[in-house]
Amino acid sequence: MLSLTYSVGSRVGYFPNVSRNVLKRFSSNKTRTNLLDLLRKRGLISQVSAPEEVLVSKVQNGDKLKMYCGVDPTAKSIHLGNLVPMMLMLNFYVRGHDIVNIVGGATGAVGDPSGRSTERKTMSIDTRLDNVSRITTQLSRFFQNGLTYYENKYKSNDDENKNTGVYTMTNNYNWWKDVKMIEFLAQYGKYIRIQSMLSRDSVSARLSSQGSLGFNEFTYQILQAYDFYHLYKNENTTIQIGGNDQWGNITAGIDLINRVEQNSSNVKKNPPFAITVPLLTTSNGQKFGKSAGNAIFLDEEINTAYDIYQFFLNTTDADVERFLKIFTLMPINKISEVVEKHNDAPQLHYAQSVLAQEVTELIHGTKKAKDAKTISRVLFSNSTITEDSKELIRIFSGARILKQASQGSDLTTLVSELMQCSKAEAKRKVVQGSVYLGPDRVRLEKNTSDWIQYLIGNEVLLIRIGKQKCFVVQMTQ
Ligand SMILES: Nc1ncnc2c1ncn2[C@@H]1O[C@H](COP(=O)(O)OP(=O)(O)OP(=O)(O)O)[C@@H](O)[C@H]1O
Ligand SMILES: N[C@@H](Cc1ccc(O)cc1)C(=O)O
Repeated sequence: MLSLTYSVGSRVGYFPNVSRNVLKRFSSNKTRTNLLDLLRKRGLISQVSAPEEVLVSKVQNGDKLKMYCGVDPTAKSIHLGNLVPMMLMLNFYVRGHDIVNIVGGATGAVGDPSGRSTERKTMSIDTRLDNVSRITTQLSRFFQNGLTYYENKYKSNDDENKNTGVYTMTNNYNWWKDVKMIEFLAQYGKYIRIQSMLSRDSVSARLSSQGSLGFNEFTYQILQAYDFYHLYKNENTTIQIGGNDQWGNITAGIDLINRVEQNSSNVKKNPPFAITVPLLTTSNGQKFGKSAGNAIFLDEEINTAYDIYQFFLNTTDADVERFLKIFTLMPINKISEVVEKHNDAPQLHYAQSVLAQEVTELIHGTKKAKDAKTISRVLFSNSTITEDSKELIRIFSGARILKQASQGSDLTTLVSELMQCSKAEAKRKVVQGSVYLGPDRVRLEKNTSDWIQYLIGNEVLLIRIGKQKCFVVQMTQ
């Protein structure tokens, strides 16, 4: 098994030998903002388990909290839906709280039935291990970039947040590999109640529908419950975060902790909590994610920084303010200013361009966000192109949208290749005057193979075809 303790930068570590149940306080006694209220206003909180007032008072007291969120290695990459709970964690992290990610090397082998009407297909061990390693890297990078984005853009405005949180990445296989079945059942079995297991939505929904449920998926909630218990007991992790579909699994953990620890004074002082985020859905109400097949992934081998930029640039006016609150760390008062400016001229999509820029920067860093903005300007605006050919080739090939053609071919052939249409159709487009060439967007009405006058740096051709399509083509000799 891979060693799955992943370290990036000074704030990311493996589980240190923390002294058990010592609550650290990182602020003076002054009254702090109720972070939970703020996060609710950002649309990042759906449910908080009782007693919420205890959690609120800890936050307002300035207690340092420690929370975790798990992801199963069911795909090569995490996606924008998974980022919703991670954004909740990032909001805590940048304010100095400690956060933990679990990649489910053990749970991923069993399969979570939550929110699914059918059984999961079995995955090969090699694929699962590869997914574990990729997701480990993606999550660690996300929190590292997220912290940099916050520190560069917003930290100085926020004088309550002077503290540093610790980020920990781990794999639940690390503890499950040593758990022995007989010992586990003897020690914990009596605390796990069958009635509660049967009543969880993930189980009852499957039992009352046609879809069958294997013993593996039925017992999944025990694994996640024990993870929470393990982190609570050994690492002082008192909060578990997840999407709303995880409520049953998370509260299974709270039940287990409360039963096993019923005689401990610590559980009264530091009770375990669940916080869930709303599930991000598409306009037709489907959960945004892998199963629905509409995911945008963080792995650049699947979706580039420019894909993410484009996705957010296409956000509807109805969603843009909500997404600014969920997917960025821009303060709410600044978001209101952006929305106000946007509403003066919605056709300019100002709020969408701010959103696209912010999220791309948060996920992929300043340079890639700047490149994505350049691509968008080159392709969709009529402003002068100041980049030289080398820069255009670098940026467009990085986004995997640089086209190649030979300077020996003619315009009709090029249009037919780019538009994947017949030569007759391409010819029609040319003679109708729907093709524009070069940085000055010169309109052509006849075929040509005389490219030189239109090329940037003798090698890059900008070609616009109709209103929607624009390409950057590297013209080889
Ligand atoms: N659309 C979404 N909105 C909010 N949270 C989400 C969304 N999709 C996934 N999550 C959350 O991300 C975390 C990890 O999810 P998980 O690994 O199960 O991915 P998934 O896309 O839900 O997978 P699958 O589609 O295979 O069920 C969970 O807490 C889950 O609730
Ligand atoms: N069950 C979670 C992943 C997870 C795995 C282990 C945990 O301890 C917590 C969460 C999901 O499928 O999204």
